[in-house]
Amino acid sequence: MSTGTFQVDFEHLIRLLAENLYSDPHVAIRELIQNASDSCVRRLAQQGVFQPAIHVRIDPTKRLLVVEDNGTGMAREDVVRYLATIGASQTRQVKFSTADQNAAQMLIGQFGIGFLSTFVIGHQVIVDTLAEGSEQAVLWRSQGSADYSLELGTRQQIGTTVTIELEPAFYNLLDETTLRATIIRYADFIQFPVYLGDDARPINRMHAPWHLDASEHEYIDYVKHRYGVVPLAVEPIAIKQQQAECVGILAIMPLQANLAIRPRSLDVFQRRMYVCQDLQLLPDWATFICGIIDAPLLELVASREGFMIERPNYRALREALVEAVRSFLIRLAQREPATFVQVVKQYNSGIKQAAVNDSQFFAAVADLLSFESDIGPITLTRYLERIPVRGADERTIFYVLNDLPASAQQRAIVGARGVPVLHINSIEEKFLKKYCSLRHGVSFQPLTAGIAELIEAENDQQWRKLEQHCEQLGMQVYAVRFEPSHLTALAMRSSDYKREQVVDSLLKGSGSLLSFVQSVGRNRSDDYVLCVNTLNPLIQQLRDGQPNDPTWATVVRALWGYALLSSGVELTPELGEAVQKAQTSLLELALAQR
Ligand SMILES: Nc1ncnc2c1ncn2[C@@H]1O[C@H](COP(=O)(O)OP(=O)(O)OP(=O)(O)O)[C@@H](O)[C@H]1O
Repeated sequence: MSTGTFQVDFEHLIRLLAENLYSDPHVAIRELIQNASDSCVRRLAQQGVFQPAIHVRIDPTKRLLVVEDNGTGMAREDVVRYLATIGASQTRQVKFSTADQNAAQMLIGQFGIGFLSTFVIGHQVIVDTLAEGSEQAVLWRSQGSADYSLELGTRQQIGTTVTIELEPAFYNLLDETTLRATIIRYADFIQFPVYLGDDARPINRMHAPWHLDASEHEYIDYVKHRYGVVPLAVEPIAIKQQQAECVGILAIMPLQANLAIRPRSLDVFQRRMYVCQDLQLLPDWATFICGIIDAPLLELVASREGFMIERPNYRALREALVEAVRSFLIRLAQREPATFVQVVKQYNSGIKQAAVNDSQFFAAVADLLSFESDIGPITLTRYLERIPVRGADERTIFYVLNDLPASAQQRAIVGARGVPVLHINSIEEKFLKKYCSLRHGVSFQPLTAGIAELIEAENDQQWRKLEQHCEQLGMQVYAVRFEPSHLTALAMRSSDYKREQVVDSLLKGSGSLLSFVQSVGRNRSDDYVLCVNTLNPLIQQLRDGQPNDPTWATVVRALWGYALLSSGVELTPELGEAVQKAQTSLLELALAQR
């Protein structure tokens, strides 16, 4: 037997790690500021009071990027043991061994690999560092190969200076605007001042609004500062449960801004350092909400560009956020109804979808949301107050879906009863379904089907004769009664029309039946029946007329054609021809009588 040792192509491995671990090369800036911040936290913990500061400088002529801190610095053995050992992290050690809970919570580093990212952007990295108690600074130099050099450093003050000789591909970091934006993106909330170049003022805010116990107004200001748009509403959140913890802010942005800010996006920080934009923590239905949070318990992937989403902490936070979003919306609806109405105006479907998905939210807002209708926007409560109650305390909400054409006659019939028709989309139809399932005696019907509830079968026997005469002409005609009386007739698909059912439904006052006119206006069919309105004087004349008179047959046929056309039925060629014949005969008749 023989044993062996892995051989490592170190340089290749480093490049591989550096280039494949990080999707965004700019994270090197984040890692350097994070290391600087961690070393300041450690120094604060060790030494108590001092003025931590982080400086970022560029030297465009020499193509250098420099990050400097006045934290702990590193002694020679620290450089070897931690900086130059991939996977070793003094920060991690301190985090888990210190009695200073404050410091432990502020330390960010843990994996011991972040420094590798400097080799994504630079071909040579130089670290000049002086530790407390060391007499001489140490200078470490590496080109990302297996070898590095150590020599005497030049630093006089405690702390560390990291200098990166940039690769040409990253010369854009020498542009101050890009660099500034990158630093602010990641390190805006880092609690120590970060200075760019010779600026006297730090470029980071150092604190998020939630660190400052900010007022609602200040939260709004912050969101405006971050996204450049004033939010419609904001809600500070603070979740502290066993597995789920976060502080931050939820916001509803105006619709036009929501196009730029991705729906359901959460900018997630951890220990004040920006990690990523998460699109899964907020509930699926909260498409009109975004937010910014700091979530200390989420487990990071090694590149720090995202979280382990299968871990219990992630799931727990997601659940806690459902509750937070729900409370936000309920509070908004209750305390700021005017703002809520604004939000609903802009995110009508989103809010209704949210209500369909979340029963508690639904219960809180169901009576506040309005729907488009013939008479303008109306809430369901107002709608129900307006419409007639049928037997057994039952009421029906009529609607047309996606403005599918309901016939003029159908609209006139509901209009005559003073029943408005809602114009809804498919999400609103689901909302209505939920609404009706929770309210006793309330049902909903598409107008085409529900119209049957407003038609009464005519039981007077004298009308049966008219029906029989029409049958002899090859037409199925039923005598029914409906308002408005000026409407002469209504076409219905014969397979849908069942006299017993009409009668039945009227007797019981039930809304259960009757999909019978459902397809009028949508389907092709040459098999329609004519429902003539017995309240109409012309129809009454017809009843009393002479069926053997050719004029009588012509008028009935024309009536039938008129009813079909105004029902919106798509005519088959045969039907079209028949309708045209009927109209022509009527015209001939009219002209002949002049
Ligand atoms: N500016 C600095 N001042 C003092 N020590 C530093 C500095 N930069 C790096 N170090 C030391 O080098 C170690 C390794 O740094 P590196 O950035 O690779 O990992 P980390 O910050 O510990 O963890 P992570 O990979 O999670 O960022 C640190 O733990 C720290 O001990």
